[in-house]
Amino acid sequence: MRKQIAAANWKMNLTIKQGEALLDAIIAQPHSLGADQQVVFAVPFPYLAMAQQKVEGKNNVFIAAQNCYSKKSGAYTGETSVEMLQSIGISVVVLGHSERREYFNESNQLLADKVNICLEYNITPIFCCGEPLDIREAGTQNEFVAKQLEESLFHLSAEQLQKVVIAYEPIWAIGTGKTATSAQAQEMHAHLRAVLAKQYGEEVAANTSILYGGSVKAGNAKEIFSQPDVDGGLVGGASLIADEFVTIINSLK
Ligand SMILES: O=C(CO)COP(=O)(O)O
Repeated sequence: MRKQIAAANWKMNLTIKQGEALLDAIIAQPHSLGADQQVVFAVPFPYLAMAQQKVEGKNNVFIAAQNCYSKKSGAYTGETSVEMLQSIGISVVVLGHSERREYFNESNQLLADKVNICLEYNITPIFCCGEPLDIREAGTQNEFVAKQLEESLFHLSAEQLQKVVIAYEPIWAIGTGKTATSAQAQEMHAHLRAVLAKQYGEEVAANTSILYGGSVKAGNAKEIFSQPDVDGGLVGGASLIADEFVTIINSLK
């Protein structure tokens, strides 16, 4: 069975004190995570070690980096390798967030390289995809998002692909308060699963977790997560508020 995942993306927010307090408040809540449910916190780099220590020994709770570099090591000032992440116990990395694609020019090819190095080090990539507003308005979002998957993931073997989590985040819904309707989310998720099935077969497609991201909050999480092809969410703003994110975790199916 594919995993149902509530993933927090703190982006570039919070001081370490605020981050610690937020994690403490969320972890203190009694969650009864099922074997197929996971919680992920993608925190800023300087907080990874602190966060990792806090969740040590907690079942199905993981700390993620928000990015990594595509090279193993070397003279790449300011970058972070997957080996470094692995060496502090990190096993999940968010890749290809639309903010990184837009502000840091991350291309599908660069992301293919980043996916490769993550898998080489047994790190789970949460691979983000999603269309901007003009593509949605032109009605070509299905082709646009399929291409992101094809160019960054479809060189992988079926065995490798099964280690990747996909997050569909329509750019027009990120931080705008404008959520895709649950029907829009389901439609795209079903499309992505069909694209995966065509390339890798039904079983691989059925086993791949596809998260929805874009203005998920306590008030809409249950409705969105209840869609058959939506396997949880990647949450920005609402993940910075303990009560909101706890409700989102409890909305996993
Ligand atoms: O980009 C997102 C998560 O990665 C979504 O952000 P918001 O939940 O703030 O819309």
